[in-house]
Amino acid sequence: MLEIRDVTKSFGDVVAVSEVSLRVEPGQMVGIIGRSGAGKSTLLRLINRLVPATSGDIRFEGRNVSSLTGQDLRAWRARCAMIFQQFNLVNRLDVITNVLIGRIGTTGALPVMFKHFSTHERGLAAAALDRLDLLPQALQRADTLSGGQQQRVAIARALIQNPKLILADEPIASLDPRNARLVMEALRSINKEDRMTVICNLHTLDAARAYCDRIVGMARGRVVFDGAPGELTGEVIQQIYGGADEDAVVDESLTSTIAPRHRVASAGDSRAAQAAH
Ligand SMILES: Nc1ncnc2c1ncn2[C@@H]1O[C@H](COP(=O)(O)OP(=O)(O)OP(=O)(O)O)[C@@H](O)[C@H]1O
Repeated sequence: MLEIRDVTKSFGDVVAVSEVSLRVEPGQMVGIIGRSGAGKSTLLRLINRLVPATSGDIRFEGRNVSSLTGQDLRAWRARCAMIFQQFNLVNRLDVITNVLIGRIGTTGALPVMFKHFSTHERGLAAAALDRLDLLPQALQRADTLSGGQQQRVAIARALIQNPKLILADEPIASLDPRNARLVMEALRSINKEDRMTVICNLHTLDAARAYCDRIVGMARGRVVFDGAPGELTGEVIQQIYGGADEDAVVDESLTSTIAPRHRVASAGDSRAAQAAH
């Protein structure tokens, strides 16, 4: 179990995350929603220790990860794999080498730099790609893939880290509806089949509702909602997205740019997102 206890993170005068406490049971799929600046990314970065907490602590399976250093910290980061909005692949490398980069936390940087991977590791990478329907693209350069395919490569890279949890920071924000659906379905099936804990920042209510068992709403660094998708009433949504601006009117259409299960998706790939990348 992941336990976040009274965690605060300040950047100078800005309190990005304020006294947040959450318990996440193994195998949950949690969607974190909130306005821009609500503290969602900072919360994920606190969990895998990309940033240190100002106060409070984070425990995983009873162990305080807030105080880890050196090899223990590197091992923890490998156990909680991050997926980012912009995929973070090495464009000039082929797809399978990008996936094998996920081994860096286990093998260290040298084998990765010199592409010295064992047959076993190549097998793991191929299996991860196959699972994400990307085996035929294994030898293509990463930058020849669509945005959605690149994000699935990033998920394959996360899988071969052998993680205990996956932290996904706006994984579908750059994708068109079809690719967004494929990426969320991939995360959901890993969550269900492997009982992998997935914590996912999402900018659309529909995606959070469609794919997550539990939704955490953040506003101004604090958790203002924590419950099942069905409990997200209009009032709660206003509380999450209304924010500091008293006049803010929450137009759900603005926060629901995809409707994964109900809308006929366009077939185009996310070239625009790739170009921006
Ligand atoms: N490294 C940093 N230095 C200074 N301030 C930061 C830093 N990281 C985040 N912040 C601030 O902390 C607050 C929360 O930011 P955060 O990125 O966590 O929000 P968010 O909910 O993920 O927003 P978005 O959806 O736009 O990514 C913001 O006010 C942001 O400007």
